[in-house]
Amino acid sequence: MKEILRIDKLSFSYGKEILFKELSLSVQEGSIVGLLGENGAGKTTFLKLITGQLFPDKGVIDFCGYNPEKREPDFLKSVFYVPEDLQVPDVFFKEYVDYTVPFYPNFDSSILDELVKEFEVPKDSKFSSMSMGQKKKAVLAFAIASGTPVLILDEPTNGLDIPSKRTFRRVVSRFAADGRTFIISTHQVRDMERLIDPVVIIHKGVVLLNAFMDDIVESINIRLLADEPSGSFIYSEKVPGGYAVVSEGRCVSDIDLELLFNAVRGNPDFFRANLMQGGGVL
Ligand SMILES: Nc1ncnc2c1ncn2[C@@H]1O[C@H](COP(=O)(O)OP(=O)(O)OP(=O)(O)O)[C@@H](O)[C@H]1O
Repeated sequence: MKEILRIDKLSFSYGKEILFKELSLSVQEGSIVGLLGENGAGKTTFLKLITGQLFPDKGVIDFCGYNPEKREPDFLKSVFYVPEDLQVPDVFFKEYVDYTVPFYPNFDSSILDELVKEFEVPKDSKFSSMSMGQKKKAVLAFAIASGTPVLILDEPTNGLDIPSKRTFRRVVSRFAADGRTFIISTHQVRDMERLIDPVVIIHKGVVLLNAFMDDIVESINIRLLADEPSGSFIYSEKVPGGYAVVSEGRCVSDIDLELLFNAVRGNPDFFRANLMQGGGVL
């Protein structure tokens, strides 16, 4: 697999607030990266840095072979960014498509028609008469139809109803299988289960985890115990009915992303020592 994004020792501050300290990360083409982190961990800032909307203080970002800071036209044609706080002009969806298409040489109108149907976008409406969820689905459909090799989605499932979340998962899996790369920042981990791979967790300015699901499944076991665990384990937390316990081993069930996140936060040393290499952290 080809590396599509390489970040080497990225540092960034907002004034005196240091957000990233020599953060390094590598992403392979065709991945659906799930970027997780607490409120204020810097996920949106990270997405703005890799799309060239903010500039690093130090370090190197190589994205699709470009330095995002330079905002070269060929780079801008390669990456579609859908921000959490969507700002769309008050025009009909069709007008938005007509204005925006010229920036994307690989735009495919048949994919847009298909996704507009799948997401049930009211395509003959003005954005101002769409709900937040409908606007989001309209822009997501356009983003995928744009044909950019990379899609950056900040909290894409916020505001989507339950059937649309399912459609979102199906659509993202399908286009990632065709080699598109998705970088998705989210708190909605339930929406992302069995979709994101690798899982990247940022915390206090560094990457705590960058690991593929296969490697996670091979490294940790998750059990529910009635009583508080004793002996050796990586992490445990009280849950209804007992304790969820993460220990070394092989997982036979699906990975609970919320529990994984808590376990990584609770015992970062284990994950750093055992799982970072699988995700290709530099
Ligand atoms: N333009 C800005 N100027 C100064 N500080 C900022 C600016 N934007 C964000 N910050 C600060 O940087 C930190 C990271 O913000 P960011 O929005 O990147 O985090 P996040 O992980 O996306 O958070 P959330 O999960 O709440 O959306 C926060 O402490 C925030 O207050």
